[in-house]
Amino acid sequence: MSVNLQTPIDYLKGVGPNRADLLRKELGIHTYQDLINLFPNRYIDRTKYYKINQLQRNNADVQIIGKITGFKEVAQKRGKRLVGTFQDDTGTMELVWFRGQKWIKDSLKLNKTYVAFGKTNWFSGKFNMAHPELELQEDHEKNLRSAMQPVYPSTEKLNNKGVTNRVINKIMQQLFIETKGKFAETLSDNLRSELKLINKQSALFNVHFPKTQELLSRAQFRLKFEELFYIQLQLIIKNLIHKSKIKGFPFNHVGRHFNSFFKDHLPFELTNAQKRVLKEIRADLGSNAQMNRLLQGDVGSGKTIVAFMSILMALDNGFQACLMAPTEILSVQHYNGLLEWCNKLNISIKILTGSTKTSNRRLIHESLENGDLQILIGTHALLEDKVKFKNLGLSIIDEQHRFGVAQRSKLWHKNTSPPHVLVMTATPIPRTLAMSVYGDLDISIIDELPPGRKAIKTVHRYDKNRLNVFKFIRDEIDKGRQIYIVYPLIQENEKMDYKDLMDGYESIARDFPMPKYQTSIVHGKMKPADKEYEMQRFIKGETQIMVATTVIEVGVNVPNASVMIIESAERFGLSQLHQLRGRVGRGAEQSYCILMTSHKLSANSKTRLETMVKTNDGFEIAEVDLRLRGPGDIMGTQQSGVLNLKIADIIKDNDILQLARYHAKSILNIDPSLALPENQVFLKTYKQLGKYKNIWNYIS
Ligand SMILES: Nc1ncnc2c1ncn2[C@@H]1O[C@H](COP(=O)(O)OP(=O)(O)OP(=O)(O)O)[C@@H](O)[C@H]1O
Repeated sequence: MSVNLQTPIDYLKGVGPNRADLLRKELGIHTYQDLINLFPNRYIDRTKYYKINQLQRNNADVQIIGKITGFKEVAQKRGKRLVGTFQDDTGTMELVWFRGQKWIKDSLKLNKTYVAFGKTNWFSGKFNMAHPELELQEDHEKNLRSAMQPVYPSTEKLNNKGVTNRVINKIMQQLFIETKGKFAETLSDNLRSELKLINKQSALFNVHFPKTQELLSRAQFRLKFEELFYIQLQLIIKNLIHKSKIKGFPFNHVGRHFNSFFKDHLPFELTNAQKRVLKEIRADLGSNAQMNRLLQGDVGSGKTIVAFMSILMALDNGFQACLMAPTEILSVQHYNGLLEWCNKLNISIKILTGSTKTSNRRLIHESLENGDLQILIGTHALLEDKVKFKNLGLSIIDEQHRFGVAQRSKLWHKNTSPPHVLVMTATPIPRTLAMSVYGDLDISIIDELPPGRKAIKTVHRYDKNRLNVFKFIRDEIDKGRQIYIVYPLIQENEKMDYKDLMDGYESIARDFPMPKYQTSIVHGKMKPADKEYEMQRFIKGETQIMVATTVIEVGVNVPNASVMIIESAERFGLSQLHQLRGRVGRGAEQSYCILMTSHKLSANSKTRLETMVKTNDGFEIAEVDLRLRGPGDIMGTQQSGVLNLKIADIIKDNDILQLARYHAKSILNIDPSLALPENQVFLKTYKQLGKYKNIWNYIS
C-alpha cells in the first residue's frame, strides 16, 4: 500500500490496533504526520551505564546491566505486584510491575544479561525500578544507533501499557522507512540559505535520530524557527488583512482641543516615551485603517495622559470617545482625573457604572445618542445594549486582561463601523508572549518613568518584626505620608480572609488610635457608595491608613501614599505584587513596600518575594512570572497558539522568536500577498492554515 503523511497510524508496521488506540487517545496521534511531529523533549546518553552500588534516590534515566535471578509475587498494602530481583556484580535491586505480571514473567528470561532502563526509587531500604524498559544486552548493542536517545513527551504514563519510549523509537524508524524519509520543504531556499538552515528532511531525521550533537542542534534550530515563523506569519497576515479590510475613521486633523491642552494645560513635560507612543497612535488614527493597538506601560508610567490626548484627537475630528475600566474605583478615579482637564477645555464628560442612578442613566443615554456627550467613562456598564453612541470614534480599554477579547469586540460593535481601539495594560506582558499572543495587535510601550521618581525600596519582613514595621509606619505618618495595608482575598478562603482583614483592621485601629490616626477600610463586600466614600477620604488625605483587599490593586493613584504593606505576601502572584507596589512611588517622595509573611515559604514563594526585593522593573518581573507559572496561566495565552508549541519554548527560545518575527515581517513587507515565486512555498503552507488548529499539521 502506498502511504502518505495523512495515512492513519494503524497502517504503520509495528503499531497494531491496541497501540494505535493508545496513541490516538493518549498522545493525539492519528496519522503518520502526527507521529513525525511528536518531537523528543530531551535526549539521554544510552552508552552510559550505572552499577547498582552507584545508584542514588530518584535517579531518572538510569541504565543498569544485570541479570534477573528470580521473581516473586507480592500482595501487600501497596497492592498486588510482581517483583524481580535484578543483580549485577556490585549488588541487587528490585524490578517492579503492578500490571501485566503474567506476560512479563513469561517473556523475560532468567539469568540472561539485560539492560534495564528507567527511574530508580528507594523503597523499604532497597532500590527499585518500576516498569523498567528491558532489553537483552546483545539486542541493545545491536540497536544502538546513536549515543543520544530521544525521550518523547508523555510516554512515561504509557510505559506500563506497552508504548514505551523504545516502542515509539522503533515505530518512528519504521515511519522513516515507509515514507522513505521524504518530507516536503516548507521554507524557501532564500530564507534557508540566508539563515543557514538545514533542509526539512534532514531536520526531521536528526531530531529523531541524532547522529551528533551538532546535527541535533541544527535540526532543533530549524524546526523551532519554522514553528515560530509560521505563527508570526499568520499573526502578521491577520493584522494586514484587518488593516486593509476594516476601514477606520480618519482623524485627519489635530485641532482645537488637542492644541489648547498641549499649549496651555499640559501639567508636566511629557516623557520621550509618552511622546513616541502618542506619535504612534496619531499615525494609526490618521491612516485609513482601524487602530487596534495595545499600549503597555509599567505601573505609574503615565498612560492616562496618553489616553486623554488620544481622546482629544477623536473629539477634534467630531467623534465621541469612551474609556472603560475594570472596577468602579478605577472608573471614578479616571473620571475625576479627566474631569479636571475637561472642564478647562469645556468638554462634556460623564461616568456610567453599575451604581449610576436610573434617572441619571437615562440622561446619559440620551446625550450620548444625540451627540451632546463627548466622553463617557465607566465600567462594563458601557457594554450594555442600551448604551448607544451617536458616533463613537475611539474606545479605550484599561486593563485588558480583566475584560477579555469577547468584551473587547462588543465595544467594537457599538457603531456601524468599528471605532479605533486602544487597549492599555499595566501588567507588562513579557515581550515573547506579547509577540505571540497579541501579535495581531500593534504594540506601543512606555518604557520610561516620569522624571524624579525614586525607586521604591522593597523589603521582606516576618511577623516577628511587626513592632518595627509599626514604628516605621508611625514615622512615615509623622512626615505627612499615607500608608496602604493590603490583605489577600482569595475566593476559596473567603471567610478566613475576611476574618484576617477585619482582625488586621481592628489591630491597626488599636495600635493607631483616633483621633491622632484615621484609618479607612475598603473591600469588595462594601456597597459602591461606601467604598467610594472611604476611598475619597484617603485620596483627600483625611485618613492616613488604608486597610484594603486587592480592590485597590489596579490603577489607584494617590501620590502622597508612600508605604505599601502587603500581608501574607506569599499568597499573591508576582504580577499582583508588582501592581500593588505600583500604588506607591507615584509622587516625589521615597516610597517603600514591605512584604510581610508568617509561614514557612515554598521555593516558588521565595523566588517571588526575592524578585520583588531585587527589581522594580515590570518587564523583568513579568519574565520571572512567566518562568514560574508557565504561559498557560498567563491571561490571554489560552486563546493563542503558544500553548500548542511542539518544539519551541516560548521562554527559552526568545531569540529564535525575534528572528522568526523579523523575517516574517521582512518577507511580508516586500511581498504582502506572498505572490513572488520564491515565496510560493510560504503561500502554499499558509493557505492550509485555516484547516488545522495545530501549526505542525500543515507544515509537514
Ligand atoms: N510626564 C510626566 N511627568 C510627570 N508626572 C507624570 C508624567 N506622566 C504622568 N505623570 C504622573 O504620574 C502618575 C502616574 O500616571 P498614570 O496614573 O497615568 O500612570 P499609569 O501608567 O496609568 O499607571 P497605573 O497603571 O499604575 O495606573 C500620575 O500622578 C501622573 O500625573
